[in-house]
Amino acid sequence: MEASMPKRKEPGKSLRIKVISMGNAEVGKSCIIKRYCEKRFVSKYLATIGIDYGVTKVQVRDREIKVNIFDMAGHPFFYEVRNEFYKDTQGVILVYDVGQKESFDALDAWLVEMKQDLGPHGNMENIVFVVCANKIDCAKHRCVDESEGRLWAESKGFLYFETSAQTGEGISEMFQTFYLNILDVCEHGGKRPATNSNASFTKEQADTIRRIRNSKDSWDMLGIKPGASRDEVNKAYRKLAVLLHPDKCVAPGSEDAFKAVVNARTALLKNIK
Ligand SMILES: Nc1nc2c(ncn2[C@@H]2O[C@H](COP(=O)(O)OP(=O)(O)OP(=O)(O)O)[C@@H](O)[C@H]2O)c(=O)[nH]1
Repeated sequence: MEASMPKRKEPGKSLRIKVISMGNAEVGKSCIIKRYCEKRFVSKYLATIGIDYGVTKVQVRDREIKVNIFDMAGHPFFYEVRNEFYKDTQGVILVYDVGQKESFDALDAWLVEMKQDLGPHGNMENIVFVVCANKIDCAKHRCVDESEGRLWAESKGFLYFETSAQTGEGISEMFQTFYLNILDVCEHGGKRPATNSNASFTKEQADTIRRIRNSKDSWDMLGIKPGASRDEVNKAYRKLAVLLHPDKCVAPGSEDAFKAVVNARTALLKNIK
C-alpha cells in the first residue's frame, strides 16, 4: 500500500534575503517595486525620502523567500542615508531611464558608491545585479538603445531587462529571473555559480563596440589617423572584422558595429588612391 503512494516533495526551508534598488532620481525605482508588489502604477512623482522599506514573500522553485526590499532615494542629497544600507545585500535592482542618457551614464557611479560604502572587505562578486532599462513605453523619447544597455550590463555579468513600470512590461519576468539567480547563489553557499558570472564575450569586444559607437568619423571608427594609406585602412579593418565578425562575436551591438566598420572601410577606400 505504502509503496504505491506518490512521494510528497518536502518543501525547501524558507529563505530571507535583502535586495536594494539603485539609480538616479526619477528613473522609476519605486514604481517598478510598486508595480510588482501592488500591481499598480502611480504617475505622480513623489520623491523617496531617504529609504522606503517593505517586505514581501515569493515562491521560487520549492523555496519560500522572504524579501526585504530597501528602495533607495536616487537624489544625491540622500547619500548619507543610503550608505547605511548597502551591506548584507544579496541583490541589486539597478535602474536607468531609457530616455535619459545621464541616468545610464551614472550607473558606473552607483557601483562606485556601493563599493566605497562596502569598504575594502566588501565583496560585490556574489551579489546578483539586474539592470532595468525602464520607461520603454516612452519610445519617442528613447535615447539609450537596447544593445547599448545590454552590452553594459552583460559585460559586467549583470542581468538585463527592458521594463515599463507603467504598462508592466518586463516587470514580472525581471523579478522572477532576479530571484531565481539569488536563490542559485544562496544554494551555492553564497557564491555565484560559474555559469552565471561570465559574459560570453570579451572585454576587448565590448570596449571596441563602445568605441565604434562613439566614434566621430570613419577614420576614428577604424582607429587610424586621417590620411592613412589603403594598406593601413585594410589592416585596421581586418583586425576589427576578426574581432567583431557575427560568427565569432555575440556581444550585444556587434552586428551593427561590424556593419559600421564595413561601411567605414568602403567609404575611406573610395577616396584613397
Ligand atoms: N512613462 C513612464 N513613467 C514612469 C515609469 N516608471 C516611473 N515613471 C514615472 O517616473 C517618475 C519617477 O518615478 P519613481 O518611481 O518615483 O522614481 P524613483 O527612481 O523611485 O525616484 P526617487 O525616489 O527620487 O529616487 C514618476 O512620475 C513615475 O510615474 C515608466 O515605466 N514609464
